Amino acid sequence: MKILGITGPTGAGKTTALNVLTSLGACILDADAVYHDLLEQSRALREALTGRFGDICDETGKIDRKKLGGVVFTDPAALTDLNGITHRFMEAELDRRLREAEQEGRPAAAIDAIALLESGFGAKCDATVAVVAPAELRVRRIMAREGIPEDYARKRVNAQKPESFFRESCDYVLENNEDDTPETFGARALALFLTILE
Ligand SMILES: CC(C)(COP(=O)(O)OP(=O)(O)OC[C@H]1O[C@@H](n2cnc3c(N)ncnc32)[C@H](O)[C@@H]1O)[C@@H](O)C(=O)NCCC(=O)NCCS
Ligand SMILES: Nc1ncnc2c1ncn2[C@@H]1O[C@H](COP(=O)(O)OP(=O)(O)OP(=O)(O)O)[C@@H](O)[C@H]1O
Repeated sequence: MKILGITGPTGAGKTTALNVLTSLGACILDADAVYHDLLEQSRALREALTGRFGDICDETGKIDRKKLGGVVFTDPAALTDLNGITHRFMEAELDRRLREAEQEGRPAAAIDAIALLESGFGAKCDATVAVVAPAELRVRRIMAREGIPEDYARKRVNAQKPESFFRESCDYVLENNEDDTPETFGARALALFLTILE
């Protein structure tokens, strides 16, 4: 089973690119979704987060990610601590899901993760792809996707590594620009993935 790693900043189009792989029977591992599942399932993860960040829960007792984001997206040291806590939980879960995909006989798997390279997940991949798009366009796209305020969208965008980091660190680059539609971008992504997987 070939493993692709997709990374790039928030709103660039990683999920949109990977949607085209589902028709090929590939297993898509979206690190955000894996993390959201773990937040629900793992008491140890929740305790590690509240142990470091204090009152980050909502009125129902669940971790309030926007409250936590408000802290870590304006404090690089806090973001480093968050990554130190979450990545070890996520690595174990991603490994488990990759083994499952292999046992199911999937032809390929793709890991979609903002921290693919820094976390070491990239070392599990046969090829890495950076998805990039202009920052202003990404701000608009994530505001529309999640209904978040502009201020929060900008904090998230500004907390992340610059586009040059992703361009220079990956094997391939996919651009998703102003004049693209999800369809034109998806078609370009499919062509690249087929070349990599052949
Ligand atoms: C930072 C948090 C509080 C933000 O929550 P929020 O609801 O705003 O975002 P959500 O979880 O839906 O993720 C959306 C996007 O935020 C960005 N993001 C998430 N975590 C991080 C991070 N550690 N560093 C930089 N950007 C991040 C990514 O672009 C991601 O695609 C939350 O994502 C979190 O606790 N992340 C830690 C786990 C992690 O590192 N996830 C990324 C997978 S490698
Ligand atoms: N070419 C495009 N034209 C219009 N909308 C697009 C285009 N590409 C992506 N989008 C939309 O922009 C939003 C962000 O795209 P997507 O979710 O694929 O990004 P992402 O890189 O996975 O983001 P994140 O890392 O924040 O999860 C989505 O709502 C998606 O439908």
